[in-house]
Parts: sequence; structure tokens; C-alpha cells
Amino acid sequence: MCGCTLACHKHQGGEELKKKRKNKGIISQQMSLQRNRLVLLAVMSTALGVAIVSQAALLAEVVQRIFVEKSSFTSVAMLLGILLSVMALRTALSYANGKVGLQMAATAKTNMRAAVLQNLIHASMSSTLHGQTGGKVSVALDAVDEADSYFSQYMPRMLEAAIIPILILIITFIEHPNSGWIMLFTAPFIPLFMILVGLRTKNKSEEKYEQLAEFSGTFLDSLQGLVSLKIFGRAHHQKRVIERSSLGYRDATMDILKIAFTNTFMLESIVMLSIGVIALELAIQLLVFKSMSFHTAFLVLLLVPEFYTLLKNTGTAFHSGRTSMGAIRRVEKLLVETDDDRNTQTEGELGAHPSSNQALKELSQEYETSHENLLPLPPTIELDHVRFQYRSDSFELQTKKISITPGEHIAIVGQSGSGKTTLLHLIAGLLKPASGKVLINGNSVTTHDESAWFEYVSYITQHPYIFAGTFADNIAIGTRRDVSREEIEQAAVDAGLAAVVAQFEQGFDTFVGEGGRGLSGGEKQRLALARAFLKRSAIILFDEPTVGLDLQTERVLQRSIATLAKTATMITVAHRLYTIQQADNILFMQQGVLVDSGSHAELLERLPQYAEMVDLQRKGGFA
Ligand SMILES: Nc1ncnc2c1ncn2[C@@H]1O[C@H](COP(=O)(O)OP(=O)(O)OP(=O)(O)O)[C@@H](O)[C@H]1O
Repeated sequence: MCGCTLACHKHQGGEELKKKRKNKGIISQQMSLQRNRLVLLAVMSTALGVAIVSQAALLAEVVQRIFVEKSSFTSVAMLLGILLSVMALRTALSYANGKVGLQMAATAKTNMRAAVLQNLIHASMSSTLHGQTGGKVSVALDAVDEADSYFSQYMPRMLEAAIIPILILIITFIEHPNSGWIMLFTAPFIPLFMILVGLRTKNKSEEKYEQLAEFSGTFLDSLQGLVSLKIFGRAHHQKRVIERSSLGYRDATMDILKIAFTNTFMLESIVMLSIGVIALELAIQLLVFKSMSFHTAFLVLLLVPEFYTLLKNTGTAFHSGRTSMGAIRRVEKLLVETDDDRNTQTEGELGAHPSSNQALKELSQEYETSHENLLPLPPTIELDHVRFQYRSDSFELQTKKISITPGEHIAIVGQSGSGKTTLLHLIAGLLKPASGKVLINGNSVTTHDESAWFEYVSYITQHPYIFAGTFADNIAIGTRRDVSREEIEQAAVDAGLAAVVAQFEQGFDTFVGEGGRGLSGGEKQRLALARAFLKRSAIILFDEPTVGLDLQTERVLQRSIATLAKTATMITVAHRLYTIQQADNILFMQQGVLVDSGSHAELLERLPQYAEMVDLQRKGGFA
């Protein structure tokens, strides 16, 4: 037994994939993952080449016998039968080639989407907030979809191009070297031309994806902020922004299409010209110089279009492959960005505290056992000279050494923007300190042990996220255990949500969240509380609402919070004097610095800024 939890194994797998991705790009990674399919494609392409040459040879033989040698139909019946079977085999092989290509594309897309999702899920809070949501959605959906043609068309066609034309060329050289030389001389123009065009398309395609991501981002931002835009009369301005960004996307797409059309025209011209030259040469040899047989001339004439069609298809596939590569690069960029972010999050901490994995595992086991019978035991939390910055030139948070004993009720207070929520996020392990440590029972919390640590924590934010689903689903996400309907209903009762749910005909099966019924701020917080009751965490983080709730809701929330806090360490970003006065320890924040901590009475006595804040709150009627 390695003593590793399921989450830990999953993590190791993810790390391996991450390492692989670091060394190779998505394409080579997929190629090595799908090596069997590539081998199958190569075998089928060779078989297809043999079928194409055989079909031409058989057809030339049949025509020679019927029209030149005037043989009877019965004497060629068998040849015709074989010809039909070869044609059927060729069709089947082409179909199978396409099918394997599609399977490769489907697997590659599934893997890419899983990797994008995995990275986005594990990205730190700060990187999640960075960039536009719509842009990320566009990478995860559109860019991954666009990668399809690289695997479904480009790869199979390239393999065919590497095998079949060479086979045809060998046969042509054996049959009639002059035609072989013409083919050999004209053929390189097609890939050469395609490479030149493809390189231009690649840049254009990358540009197109940047435009699409910008367009999606702007569009989603505008949708989400529609109410604010209308109220501030900015809807028209935003309309123009969307228009500009959609026109940018249109132009980038049109540029690619322009290149594609020119490319097709040039390709057709080269192909037609080459076939024409060979046909003319064959006619002169056959009719003027009479230096070759009809069978040979006809066979070469049948093989030549096959040769150029294959090269032409390769050219088209090359073009779509290059377009796809632009999309793949975007996915790679997102993966690298989020990978780097995960690296910076975890490095250092692990090396400094090799025992932290073990300690959290013990905590987790303790939690699992205790969950069956008792409530989980709150750990000791210590902040040891923590320093944090969102960005190098921005707000900086600093703390001294501070210890939160199990079951303590902590209030974090300070002016707006003083760093209260940031401190809460640092304690929760949602943000990683630049220096200093957040210690849980003496060990650092690292993102490596996220799942074990988060088992311990409930976080009731001011604006809890309500997922699209029923009340019951939304409460049940509070825990990873299988919970009964009774437990969900009890949690709702404890959180004061039951009365709200009872108003609806479908009760706990009422749809809420996106596409369902909307909830008020107070109702959302009660739902978040119900999740916390179900989870029965050892640490409750609570971002107290700044806006005034009605007295009834306020009382319900206060009562529920007090019940929850009985068995847990409670850390509240406090805005109410009542909460502050009840706290065992108050952390006073000022411009990012944890200035002082102590009881209400202590701080009143020794910290004038605190006394001033309390005075202001009293006057504001918050008490
Ligand atoms: N994601 C972020 N990126 C950059 N800066 C941020 C980010 N989140 C917050 N900040 C900045 O950090 C500072 C502290 O913010 P924080 O939300 O912790 O304050 P707060 O005391 O909780 O404020 P409030 O009481 O108004 O909620 C602010 O100056 C804010 O602008």
C-alpha cells in the first residue's frame, strides 16, 4: 500500500500528464497516446495504395482485351469480377480511414477538453479571476472543436500522401519513365505551394482565434452586466464595442477564406496543367511515335489523376490542419498558463513541509471517522508572518504571528478594502501567501491536499453561487457523502430555509439558479447555510452581508450561524457590532496590515482606530 488517497492518485496522474504536456505539445502527446490508431492508419493507407494501383491495372487490362484485342465478354468476366471486388475494397478502406480519423479526433478532443477543465478547476483563485470568462469558454469549446480537422483530416491524408503517391510513382516509372519524370517534376509544386499558403493561414488562424476569444469575452461580459449597462446608459456604447469585435472576427475569417479560395484555384490549375502535359505526351508517344502500347498509355492515364487528386486532397487537408493548429496553440497556451500558475502555487511549500501530506491525510481520516458519529474536530490555525499580493504593483497584505485555537470565534474587521476578504481567502487556502505560512495543526496547507483540507471548511460568502438544479441538489453539493432526503430537509430547517422552500408547489424539487427560479440575497445565504449544516465542517468562514437584511431574515441567519458555530471554529468578516462584540478574538485590518488583535474590550482600550470604527458603527445604528 502506498498509503495514498484516491484524490492523491488522481493528482499524481494529472501531474504525469502535466509533465508530458510540458515536454511535448498537445499534438505529439496525442500521437503517442493514439499510436495504435496511427499504425492502423498506415497499414490501411498502404492497402488503399495497392487497391488504387490494382484497380487501374485491372481496368486497363479489361479495356485492352475488350476494345483492342476484341475478346469476348465471357473471357473477361472473371477480370471484371476481380475489378469490382477491388473497387469495393478501395471504398471500404477509404471509409475505414475516415472512421479511424474521426475516432482519433474524438479522443483527442475529449482529452483536450478534460485537460482544459482540469486545469481551470485547479487554477488558483487569482488566475481564475484573471482574463475574460467568455474567452476561456471559447477556448474550451470552439478552439477544441476546431482542432478536430487536424486529427480527422490532416493526419490521415498526410499518411496517405506519404505512402500512396510513392507507390503510384514507382508503377509509373516502371511502365513509362517519361510520365514518371513529369510527375516527379510537377508534384513538388503542390506541397511547396501549400506550405507557403499554410504558413500564412496559420498566422491568420491564430489571429482569428484571438478575435473570437475577444468577441466571446465581450459578448458574455455584456450579457452579465446588462442591467448595469442599461442603467448607466452604456448599452449603445457596449453595442458598438461588440460590433467592433464581431467585425474584427469577420475580417479575420474572411482573410482565411480568401487564402483558401486562392489556394484552391491555384491547386486546380497546377493539377489540370500537369495532367494535360502528361496526356499530351502519352498521345504523342502512342499515336505519333507509336513507341508504347495502349495498355501502358491507358494505365498511366488512369494513375496520373489519382496521383494528383491525392496530392490535392493532401493540400486541402494541410490547409485545414494549419487552421486547426492555430486553435491547438490557443489551447496549449491556456494549459501552459494554468500549469505555471499551479506550479507557482505549490512550489516551496511542499519542500518545506514534507510532513504536510501525512498530517492532512490524518486530519482527513480523523474527519471521516468522526463524521460517522461525532462532529469533526476543529484544528489549530496559525498565521505566521503572512505576506500576500495579487500583483507585484498592487495591494499588499501583511500579518504578524497569530494563532486561532479550536472552536474560537474570530471576527475580522476593518474599513472597506483593508483586506478582510483577502485574509479570509488566505486562511481558507484559496490564496497562497507570497511569504510566511498558514499552518493547520502545525503544517502548511498546500493546494496538493486541497480536497482533504476543504472537507474541513465551509465558506458562506456574501453572494453564494446557486447552481442550475433543484433546492435539494443545491443543498446536497455541500457534502461529498451520500445524503438522504431527510438530512437535506433537516439542514434546510436548521438554516431557516424550510419556510422558503415550503412556499413552492414542488418544494425541494423546485428548480433554482440559472434557468430556474431566482433567489433573494437572504435566501441564497440561507441556502449556503443549509450546505454548511449538511457538511458540519470544523471551520466555518463567513462573509457577513454588508447590506441590511430585513429583521426577520437577520434573526434567522444569526440563530442558524450561532448553532453552526457551537461545534466549529468560526471566522467571520464582520460588519455588525453584535458579531464583533460576541467574538473571542478580533483581528483589526488597516490598509492590508493586521494591526492588532484582541477582545472587544481590549481593542477598545488600546486601539483608537478600533474605538473610532465602533463609534461610527454605533452611530450608524448597526448594533
Ligand atoms: N482579485 C483581485 N485582484 C487584484 N486586487 C484585488 C483582488 N481582489 C481584491 N483586490 C484588492 O485587494 C484589496 C483588499 O480587498 P478585500 O476584498 O480583501 O477588502 P475587504 O476589506 O474585504 O473589502 P470589503 O469590506 O469592501 O469587502 C482591495 O484594494 C482590492 O481592490
